[in-house]
Amino acid sequence: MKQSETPSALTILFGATGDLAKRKLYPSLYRLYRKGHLSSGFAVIGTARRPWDNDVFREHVKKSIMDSSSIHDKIDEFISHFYYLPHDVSDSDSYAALRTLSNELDEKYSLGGNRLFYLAMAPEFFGTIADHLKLDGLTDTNGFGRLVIEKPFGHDLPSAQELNAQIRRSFDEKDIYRIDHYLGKEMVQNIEAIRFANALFEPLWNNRYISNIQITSSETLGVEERGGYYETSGALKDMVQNHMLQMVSLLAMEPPISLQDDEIRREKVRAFRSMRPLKPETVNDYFVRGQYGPNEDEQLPGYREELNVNPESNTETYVAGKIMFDNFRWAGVPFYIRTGKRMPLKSTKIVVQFKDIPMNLYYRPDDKEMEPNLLVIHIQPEEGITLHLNAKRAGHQLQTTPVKLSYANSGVDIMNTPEAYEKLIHDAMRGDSTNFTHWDEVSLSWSFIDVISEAWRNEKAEFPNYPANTKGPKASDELLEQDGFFWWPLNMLDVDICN
Ligand SMILES: NC(=O)C1=CN([C@@H]2O[C@H](COP(=O)(O)OP(=O)(O)OC[C@H]3O[C@@H](n4cnc5c(N)ncnc54)[C@H](OP(=O)(O)O)[C@@H]3O)[C@@H](O)[C@H]2O)C=CC1
Ligand SMILES: O=C1O[C@H](COP(=O)(O)O)[C@@H](O)[C@H](O)[C@H]1O
Repeated sequence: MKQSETPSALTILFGATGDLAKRKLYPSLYRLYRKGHLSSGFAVIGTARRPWDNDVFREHVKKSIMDSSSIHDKIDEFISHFYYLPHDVSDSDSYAALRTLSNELDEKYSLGGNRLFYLAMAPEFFGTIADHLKLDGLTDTNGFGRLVIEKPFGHDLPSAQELNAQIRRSFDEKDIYRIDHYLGKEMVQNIEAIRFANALFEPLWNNRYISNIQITSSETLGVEERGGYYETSGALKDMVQNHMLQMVSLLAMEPPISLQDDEIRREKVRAFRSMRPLKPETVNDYFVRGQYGPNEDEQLPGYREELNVNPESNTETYVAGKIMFDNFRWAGVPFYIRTGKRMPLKSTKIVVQFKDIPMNLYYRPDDKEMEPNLLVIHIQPEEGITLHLNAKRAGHQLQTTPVKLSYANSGVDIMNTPEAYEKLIHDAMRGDSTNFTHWDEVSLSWSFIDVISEAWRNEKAEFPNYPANTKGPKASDELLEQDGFFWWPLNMLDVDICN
């Protein structure tokens, strides 16, 4: 199948009236349609409890697209493929109506029985829906039946195992597409290309040449109206268990023998397996946490004042950690991660810091030490790569000056860069599961995280410990200082955009 060719399919979207569908899924489907990446044989059934009809639903889809983009060509043609069925997922009777409508649309659009079941709903419904899809014959067609599920996949290892067992009653692992939207981001997908398509990097990608790797994902927003969910999650489960560990595994894995999904997955799983497990008594040596307090100057509330948050909440909104790999490639190289809400900057970056050269022949005019070489991967909002080098200072024989070699997606490229969800939906339709998380990765990442969350649950934190709109708790800096490193300031690392 060509890269952009997508088989005809029916998408059945559970949670069609929800926030994710409105903000991400409809605009992504529309972009795929406009780019010609959706087969003309496509139809979408949206379901939720609200008593909408096709017209109300189509207007809702249209509005979500109008709100997200200024380009609206063929929008009426696009929304004519959308159908709505009021449906309570816990009511067994309403699956029959869903099956009837699915079969009708299958015939009307010649969809060949291909079905994508997209669960954009709270995870407690996943098991029930998966059971019904099978028992009520919705998966019983001649085409493919794929289940796309949103995070969170459980809240610890036992709950993830239970959820997995539930959905595996109805779907094979190969038909389960667990979304981690960071894996749909252009520059996260670029990690493999940077490593495996450049003679320059792979020979240096080990503990002989790299001193440490830093991954930061900072957000300016607070918890917004998601306090209820966030109270049960915190930054550790919301960001570290999935997005941050996924980026770590892509950076740490061995080269796969091909870019086939199974081969990449095998190497990622091996990377997860070689992460040094923590013990309850060592957790605080490796991981630190924070919670934002109010910032009166900027009139920003503290986390404990947010909607649906316990005024004495012990939930962390910031995590920094050090991950060690006990394998030949990475022994001794810390992978530092940090993520937090209400930081001064919205930014996700990876900094690969190389070791110093063995002997210094040059000096800097200000007597500062020469800076180490850095490879910076800009994930968002800018997308690009910067290599920080030292070059001779013009006119000075022995002096160096830091220089940057930057590649940034230009304005046109950025406009054409597919949204993470757009790519992932397209992949799921084409049956490419490379950028989805396999069960083994999910279970290994929960095993790692559970020790930390258990230790933190048993120990009350001194919260709040950073004011909103500041760079996080002091303990985060100390985590690196004790190893002789520091967090590279994100604003110093900006990519130079060249058009
Ligand atoms: N929003 C986001 O940015 C992100 C969300 N996610 C995940 O996506 C999933 C959906 O999130 P989000 O869209 O924000 O959630 P919302 O609460 O906005 O939407 C939930 C949806 O489920 C429907 N629903 C609830 N109960 C039932 C029921 N018994 N039967 C049928 N439909 C029901 C609701 O519709 P109605 O009330 O009409 O029944 C609504 O359409 C969650 O797993 C979340 O963790 C993941 C990443 C980001
Ligand atoms: O999954 C999540 O991710 C977002 C951050 O995503 P980004 O693409 O904007 O970096 C985070 O805000 C949210 O809490 C979390 O659930």
